[in-house]
Amino acid sequence: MTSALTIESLRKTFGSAPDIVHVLDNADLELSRGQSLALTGESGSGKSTLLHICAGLEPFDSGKVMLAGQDIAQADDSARAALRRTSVGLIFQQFNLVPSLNVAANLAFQARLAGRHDPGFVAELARRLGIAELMARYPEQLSGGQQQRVAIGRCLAARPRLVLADEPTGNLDEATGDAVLDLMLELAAQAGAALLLATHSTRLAARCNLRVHLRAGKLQVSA
Ligand SMILES: Nc1ncnc2c1ncn2[C@@H]1O[C@H](COP(=O)(O)OP(=O)(O)OP(=O)(O)O)[C@@H](O)[C@H]1O
Repeated sequence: MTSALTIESLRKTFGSAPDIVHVLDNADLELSRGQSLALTGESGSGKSTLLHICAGLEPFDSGKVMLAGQDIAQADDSARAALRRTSVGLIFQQFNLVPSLNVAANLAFQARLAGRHDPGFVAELARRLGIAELMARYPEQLSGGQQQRVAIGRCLAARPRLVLADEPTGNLDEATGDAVLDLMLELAAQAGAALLLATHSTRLAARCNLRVHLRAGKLQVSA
């Protein structure tokens, strides 16, 4: 299987002695295209930090991170930006919708940047996410859960090879969250994309192909 993400001996610390925090300590991970992986760990264990590193948004101390076959430490700022634009989809806890654009334009935003905008696909995504009626609204006119679904739609519309999602259904009720995760898993599988999902929910984690737990800086495969 083709690797979507490879992490080798990754180390990341915050602060300096004597208050140094070892967030990642020789962490290893391999995620292939078409696989979904749930990342669990206590609050403050480093899940968001790991996702930010994988997205090329956060520097790390040592080790190797390969994204879509490219070593992100070797990539300059513009190469990292190009990777984020075309190969990686981010769904973060802050939804980062563009406030001056309506839902339709927000949904198309990432796909246009990636050169993969398909209005029919966006309409289908909006329907499946239950936001088709909201296309003319602006982000400030949406609830938290509606904003979250727009952020998910915006990411999936661009058909990235790797989706990095931080608690992507955290603002949704259980039934909506399950439906949205099913959609993410289905689309990722169809597109041969990989999905890395940080979550506190063992129920959501159980729906992924693989599970790893982050504890004391190490990634441990769990059942
Ligand atoms: N910029 C920073 N400077 C110093 N420490 C930081 C910084 N960012 C994160 N940390 C620390 O790194 C650790 C990991 O934080 P991170 O946000 O990655 O955890 P998390 O597992 O995503 O937590 P949660 O589940 O609560 O979202 C925490 O102890 C946090 O306080």
